[in-house]
Amino acid sequence: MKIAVLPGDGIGPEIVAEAIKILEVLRAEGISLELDVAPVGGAAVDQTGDPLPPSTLTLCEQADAVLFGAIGGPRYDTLPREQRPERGLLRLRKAMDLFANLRPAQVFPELVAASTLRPEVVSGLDILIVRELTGDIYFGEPRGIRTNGAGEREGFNTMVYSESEIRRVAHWGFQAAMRRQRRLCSVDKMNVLECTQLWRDVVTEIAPEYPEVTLSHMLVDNAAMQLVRHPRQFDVIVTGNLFGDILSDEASMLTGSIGMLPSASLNARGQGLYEPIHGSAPDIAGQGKANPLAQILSVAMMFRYSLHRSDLAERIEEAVRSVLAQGIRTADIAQAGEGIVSTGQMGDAVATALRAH
Ligand SMILES: NC(=O)c1ccc[n+]([C@@H]2O[C@H](COP(=O)([O-])OP(=O)(O)OC[C@H]3O[C@@H](n4cnc5c(N)ncnc54)[C@H](O)[C@@H]3O)[C@@H](O)[C@H]2O)c1
Ligand SMILES: CC(C)[C@H](C(=O)O)[C@@H](O)C(=O)O
Ligand SMILES: [Mg+2]
Repeated sequence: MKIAVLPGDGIGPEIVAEAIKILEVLRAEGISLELDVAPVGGAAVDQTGDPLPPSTLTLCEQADAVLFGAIGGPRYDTLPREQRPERGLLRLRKAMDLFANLRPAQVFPELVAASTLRPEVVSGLDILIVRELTGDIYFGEPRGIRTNGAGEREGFNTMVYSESEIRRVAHWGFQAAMRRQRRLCSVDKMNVLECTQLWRDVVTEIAPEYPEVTLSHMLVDNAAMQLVRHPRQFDVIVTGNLFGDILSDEASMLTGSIGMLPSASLNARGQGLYEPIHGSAPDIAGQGKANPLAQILSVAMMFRYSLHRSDLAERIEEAVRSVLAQGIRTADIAQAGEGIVSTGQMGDAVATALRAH
């Protein structure tokens, strides 16, 4: 199994190092894993001037899966847009056609107390956000900053979805719901935006193909509110790129920390890119404070979706569970009075638990 490893910037390399400890445990058991590390984001800009060098893209295209850390940082925010770290990630998602982004928000029982919501609201929570990842206002043209007729600058972007783009990710949402509680909530803003009126129309059109799934629709502002009011009403949420980006950060806090949420970004060929949903966290980079569990849980998703080893995915998730049950906490998930471990200690603890299971 060939894995392209792209650590990136900020806490990216720190948490990827912990994910590699997990892969090393499995390698020691005889599982054949080839890891090829390549630069992306700001690290690649520093080396080559390009946030996604051609050699990195080729490596990813030829791999069975991509393990991605995080990219970005204030140092790069004033560069021309094409040279910014974020463009490297967006170009990689687009080039590999990774349109289906799965972001599961599950609350580990041991972390119910770490949630910002009351235990009775989040206990047992298990939501899957299916975020469209290669369309929407992220990629729509025209875009830019121009001078308007009044001689002042105006910024503009284009929210655009073709029906085929909506259809393929909606199928993903319905099929995921079939494997779960069979409830799909499609989130849009059809009361204002034509683009998302089409979204609602297309999702509604394909619903008859899934008679066992209960489909509902919700406007995104209400969805943001409902996620903190009564999150367990949701099973699978399917939504566009921008709304999915925002709602998944919100949903992460229900689980205790953004440092807990992994993701899988999949194309129709079964290739996948696996990354935490959070960013490079410049405020804590280099301090050993980052929670590596989102990255480690992304490794579990990689075994489930691209490497066809659900057994290994479950073992990794079980190892995380057992570490949390032992009370081992990084700062972001610790309660007052609980001891705090470093990024490296958390990774070591999961590796030890994995060896034992
Ligand atoms: N996929 C990605 O690589 C990705 C995702 C989001 C943001 N970004 C980039 O990251 C940079 C910083 O963005 P931001 O600050 O808005 O978002 P962020 O997700 O990096 O950080 C937000 C907050 O969450 C905390 N946090 C994030 N991950 C954590 C972890 N694993 N453990 C503990 N705490 C964690 C950070 O310390 C920070 O306080 C920007 O350049 C942005 O473009 C990259
Ligand atoms: C860094 C940025 C381009 C990215 C996004 O908006 O998709 C990030 O926020 C994410 O959630 O993966
Ligand atoms: Mg985001």
